[in-house]
Amino acid sequence: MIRIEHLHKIYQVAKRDITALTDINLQIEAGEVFGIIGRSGAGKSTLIRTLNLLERPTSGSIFIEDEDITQFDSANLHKLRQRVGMIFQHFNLLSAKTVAANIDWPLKVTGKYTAEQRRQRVTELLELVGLSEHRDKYPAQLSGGQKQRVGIARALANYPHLLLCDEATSALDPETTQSILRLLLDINRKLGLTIVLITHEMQIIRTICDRVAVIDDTRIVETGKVADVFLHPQHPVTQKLVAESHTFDNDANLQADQFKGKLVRLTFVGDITYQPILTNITAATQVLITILQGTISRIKDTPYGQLLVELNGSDEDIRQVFTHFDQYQIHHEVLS
Ligand SMILES: Nc1ncnc2c1ncn2[C@@H]1O[C@H](COP(=O)(O)OP(=O)(O)OP(=O)(O)O)[C@@H](O)[C@H]1O
Repeated sequence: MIRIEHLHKIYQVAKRDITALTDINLQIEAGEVFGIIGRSGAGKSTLIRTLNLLERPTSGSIFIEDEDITQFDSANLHKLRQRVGMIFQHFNLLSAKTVAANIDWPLKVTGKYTAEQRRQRVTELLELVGLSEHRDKYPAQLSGGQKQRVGIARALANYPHLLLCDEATSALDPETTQSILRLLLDINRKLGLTIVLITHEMQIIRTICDRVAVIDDTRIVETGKVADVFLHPQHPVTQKLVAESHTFDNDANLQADQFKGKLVRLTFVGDITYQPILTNITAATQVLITILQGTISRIKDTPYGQLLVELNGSDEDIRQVFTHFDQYQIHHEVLS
């Protein structure tokens, strides 16, 4: 769907060069929800804005459905903007227009539809985003979540193949964020729409993305399936972003010398999460397993668990426990 090759972006401000993107290479598949995460100033906004040429790259190529958009003239650019919808952190709605008129606007601009066709499409979109009762209100009369729903409906008006989300939930409270993320996921599944989003929060990546790229200091430092990146982060920046997103205190708060046994971090993914594996292993080996910290949650639809446990038993029995972990495909890391 999207192939980004050797993309660079340098801004020039008062004859000074500011590098925003360095040699970005990414491939995003049709129908996936792809997240780009990084700290402030890493280059996220610049990167997502190059995908519809709101920002022109300095060099490199961006292929969308096999066409290099960086070579587009203004007629092609106009068509590109219809194929690629975008939603924004601060919604960017037209305050003097009603909800229906905001959604109608991109349809009107194409000049392709009759008034009746546009009216029907707006009704359909209002239904999709759950705002049918609010069609005649003005943006100022809506909550933040409702405003973003209008933004989503407007972005979908021209049947885009790709939806870009620029920190789309960072102005919203946690509950509204969840409802907008559910809506995006629903749209991704119902319409088969490819979604690319940028965020600084790992929670958002974990909730809706299939794959993720981590950007730091203008470069992509890690890319992979969300479960792999989240559960086994490789780059120090990724490790920090993941650690910050955990709801429990960090392992550092536990002193290894407080415990007589072996401290082991367990990571498991899939159906095994809800099975009594530790009970079975204790029964089979006589090793006492104490849970010291842990999370059982989901990465998108996949259950996973991360536990910090203490193992008490003979060396031979503990070796057997590790064999069981291997058999159950439980990743284990001995901390002491
Ligand atoms: N229009 C611009 N002119 C000059 N420099 C810019 C411009 N936009 C961004 N930059 C610079 O490019 C770099 C990357 O900025 P960018 O906004 O892409 O990062 P970001 O990861 O989206 O940050 P944030 O999360 O704070 O929005 C920063 O050094 C920023 O100061």
